[in-house]
Amino acid sequence: MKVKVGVNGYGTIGKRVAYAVMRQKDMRLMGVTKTKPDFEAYRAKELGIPVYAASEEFLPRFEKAGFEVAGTLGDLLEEVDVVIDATPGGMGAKNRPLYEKAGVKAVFEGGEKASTAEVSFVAQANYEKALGRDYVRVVSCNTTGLTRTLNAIKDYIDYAYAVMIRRAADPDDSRRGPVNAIKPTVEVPSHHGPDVQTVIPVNIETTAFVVPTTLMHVHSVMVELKEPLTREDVIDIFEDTTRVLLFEKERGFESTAQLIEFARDLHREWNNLYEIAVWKESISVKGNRLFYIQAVHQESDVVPENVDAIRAMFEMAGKWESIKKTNKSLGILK
Ligand SMILES: NC(=O)C1=CN([C@@H]2O[C@H](COP(=O)(O)OP(=O)(O)OC[C@H]3O[C@@H](n4cnc5c(N)ncnc54)[C@H](O)[C@@H]3O)[C@@H](O)[C@H]2O)C=CC1
Ligand SMILES: O=C(OP(=O)(O)O)[C@H](O)COP(=O)(O)O
Repeated sequence: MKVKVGVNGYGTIGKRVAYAVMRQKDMRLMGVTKTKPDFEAYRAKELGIPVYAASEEFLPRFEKAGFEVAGTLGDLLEEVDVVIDATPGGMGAKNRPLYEKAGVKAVFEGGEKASTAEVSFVAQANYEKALGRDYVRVVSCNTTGLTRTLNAIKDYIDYAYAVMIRRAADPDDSRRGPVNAIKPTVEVPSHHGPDVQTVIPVNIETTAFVVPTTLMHVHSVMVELKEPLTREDVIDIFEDTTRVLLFEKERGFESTAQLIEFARDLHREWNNLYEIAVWKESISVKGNRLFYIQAVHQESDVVPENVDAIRAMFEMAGKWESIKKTNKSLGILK
């Protein structure tokens, strides 16, 4: 049986998840929604993806452009078992009643509040919690990145502190620029720490700053350890952790620029770097304090989580079976 999937909101995250769904043998992409007939709508059509208007109010835009849609969101919901809601943050909560009415399961994204879904999800941390659920939220890109590495060492954590250096906008986003400032999130903690706690029970505080870059986010993490760990232990643990890769400055990975170039060299679609990139040299232990620095490719790290969330919701595979399938299909290195 193939699970029938629709994507509502075909933007940065939606189009990458649609691509990932098309690569799964146990899933079928039934269509995506668009609000207007822009180049992304035409490209989707070229790829053979049925394009639906996000609601009836948008139909005149398509009619005016002579772009034939397959119907509206309501029609797409009749075709699918599950919808990926990758609409702008906050809209998913408003859409949930539509999905309930249609009897369709839904995966929400990190721009939604935890209360929008039954479970907040990072596959390697809490896959089992999503088994059989109807509404699951894949947490934000930063929260996913923090959760992946902290979950690997969670038994050793007394308290974690992380400073999030957030990219100002995605590369295709000209609405938020030009930017030339550092913008702190003055509410402390930033949403990331409490959000990590919706997935794993760790003590954590976070602060966050937006900086003028589009490539990636960077996190500086400090952990007070309750059990001793050496630097070598941490390296071994991260080397054994799926969707986390170690990169060395010594090999030329001096900044996020080279990490993105690495993804380009792999010929990854949209230079996606699904894995969290930890700088090996940054891992250090001083007494009971562990430090490390990692980078998060905001446009893609949550993509495999969406695929695994679907498998969990339909109980199609156990945790490691799903993670392995997803990793293989997307060329995730480990
Ligand atoms: N871009 C990022 O770095 C990440 C974003 N997220 C989350 O993913 C979600 C989507 O974010 P992005 O993909 O970045 O946004 P985006 O702005 O790139 O894409 C959203 C898409 O939804 C469409 N849309 C607008 N109104 C709509 C409506 N009424 N019905 C259907 N579609 C509509 C937009 O035209 C656009 O194509 C948000 O919850 C965000 O917080 C999560 C991880 C990373
Ligand atoms: O949604 C996201 O970015 P955006 O809301 O700045 O477009 C990314 O997931 C980063 O969000 P976060 O910094 O809230 O984890």
